[in-house]
Amino acid sequence: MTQPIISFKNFTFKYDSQAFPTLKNINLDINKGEKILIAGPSGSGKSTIGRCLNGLIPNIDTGDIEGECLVNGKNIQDTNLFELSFTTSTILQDTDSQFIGLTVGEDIAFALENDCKPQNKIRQTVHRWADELNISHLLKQSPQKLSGGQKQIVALAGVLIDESPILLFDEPLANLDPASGVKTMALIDQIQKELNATVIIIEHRVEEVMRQPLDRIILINDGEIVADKKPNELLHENKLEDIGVRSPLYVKALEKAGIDLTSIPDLTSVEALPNEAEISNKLQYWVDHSTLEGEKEETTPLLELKGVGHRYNKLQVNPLHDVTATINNGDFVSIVGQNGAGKTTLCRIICGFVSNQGRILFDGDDIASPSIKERSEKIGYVMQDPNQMISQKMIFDEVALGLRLRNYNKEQIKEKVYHALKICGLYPYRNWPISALSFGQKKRVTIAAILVLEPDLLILDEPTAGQDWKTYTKIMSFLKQLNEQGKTIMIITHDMYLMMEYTNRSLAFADGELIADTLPIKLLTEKGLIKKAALKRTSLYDLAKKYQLKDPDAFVRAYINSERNK
Ligand SMILES: Nc1ncnc2c1ncn2[C@@H]1O[C@H](COP(=O)(O)OP(=O)(O)OP(=O)(O)O)[C@@H](O)[C@H]1O
Ligand SMILES: Nc1ncnc2c1ncn2[C@@H]1O[C@H](COP(=O)(O)OP(=O)(O)OP(=O)(O)O)[C@@H](O)[C@H]1O
Repeated sequence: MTQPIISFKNFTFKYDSQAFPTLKNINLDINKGEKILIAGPSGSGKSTIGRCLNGLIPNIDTGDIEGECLVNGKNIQDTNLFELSFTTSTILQDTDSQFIGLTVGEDIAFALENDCKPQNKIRQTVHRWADELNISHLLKQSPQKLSGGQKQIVALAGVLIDESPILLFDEPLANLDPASGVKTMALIDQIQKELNATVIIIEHRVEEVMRQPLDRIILINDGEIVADKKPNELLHENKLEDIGVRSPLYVKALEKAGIDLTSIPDLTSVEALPNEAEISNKLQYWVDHSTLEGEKEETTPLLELKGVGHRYNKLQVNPLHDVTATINNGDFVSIVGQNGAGKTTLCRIICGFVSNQGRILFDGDDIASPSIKERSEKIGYVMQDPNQMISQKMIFDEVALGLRLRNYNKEQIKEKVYHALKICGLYPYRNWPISALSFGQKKRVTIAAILVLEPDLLILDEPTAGQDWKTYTKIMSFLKQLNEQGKTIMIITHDMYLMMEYTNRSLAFADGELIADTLPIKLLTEKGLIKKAALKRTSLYDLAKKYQLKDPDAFVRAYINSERNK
């Protein structure tokens, strides 16, 4: 038998700043050429496992180790970061901390320069990958100035190019538009086959990762391995959601329609499901007996955008321009579309962080005159990258900051902060320093810090990216509740299901333009729009098509309705 390329034996790890171990008695062997998904709730220790593989533990993140972890035959306690960099290539969850080059091109080339490859070979390889990933036009740009999704793709290029035996992807899909997500998974698969690399993917979006074959899924909960199984086996057990991991939508739909999952041999994709009339009949029966909700009525305008746009610099290709739309009081609007299309820029304009070529009215008044601080009383903005928002050391202080600036008294502050922390699942950590939180947990701190201020208009830039299923549901239910109480919410998201279940209207962007302002479900009925805005239909639609249901959109709406009314 061949030696596993990664081997954890009775491995326990405690960060120096923690009282208890984060990883507990991990026993895990991964063979050369395997493709593994690590999933589990936020804060369960997934990234910590990743940090052992790339040497950040114990070289940078120090702590106590019991047992052993061997990577490519070497004990991580006896290996330095530089040595491990030839074995493990990593895309970090926090891509900002990963960029080294002054330009995107330099950054992608870095790994090859490190390996002392000749210049012309480096240039050729960089261009090949930039072409493949549609980022050639960004090669001369500074990585810091890219959109969230563009950063993710550049980081991905850096890993794919590296040809290391172990490729580690920590939430590679978190900021990608749906079409890029599909493409990324296919590319990872292709690279793995070309290089016979060992691929480890840490992701909350299990369904998306499963679009390509996987050897095993490892589920982590509270620092322990709770399952190590083939995807099909795990789906048949149907216990993913018990530990806060979202099950594929099509599997949940089959269940809702009363179909016995154990009777289906292969659950790993819609294509693999059997072509049986009985399944089709049960699904159709289920739609026919579902009620469909009506559309939300229009109310008075809250935010009127008139010819809004911004150009960062003269070289910018397709800057955001001429956005005209009206957001009404009580709307729950999703802002969707291609990476780099200008979604975040729109929100920055609304908040007054960058200049505007057009006009914006808020409640009928031009918002050009009030200061950013005055605007922030009415408009709350949760940014995409939590590290750009956090200014305090302790969690409580970060969430309390806005209330303190607004002169609330101590008791009121405590009550409001605790309430917001509970909603965001952070109450147990209320006295912790922010530095000891996982990325997903940090993101929730920034959401809590805005929720606590109860603004009239709440703008959230991908609040659920990188969140586990339980937290996702908690955050979204709370936003829904706020919306039902009359708050207007705008949410940037790449999650097509979120868009359909929670929002009543969608603005779709591509290449700096607003290309659609419509009902979420309608957005996904037009092929042209889907392609242009880099969207994707959910697997619910694919399921309805496969079983030739009369009206696939009605099936999707019926599913969403049943979830809304749960
Ligand atoms: N640098 C650190 N110092 C101290 N403790 C840490 C550090 N990083 C993580 N932890 C602890 O380890 C736990 C697990 O963190 P990890 O980043 O491995 O979680 P995760 O499963 O990847 O979560 P997420 O899905 O939210 O990214 C955290 O809740 C925290 O208690
Ligand atoms: N500070 C900046 N300087 C120069 N160009 C920038 C800056 N910030 C963003 N851009 C560019 O503006 C365009 C729009 O970026 P924006 O962040 O608004 O996109 P987005 O639609 O939110 O993308 P994503 O879905 O990837 O988050 C991108 O091409 C990006 O490279």
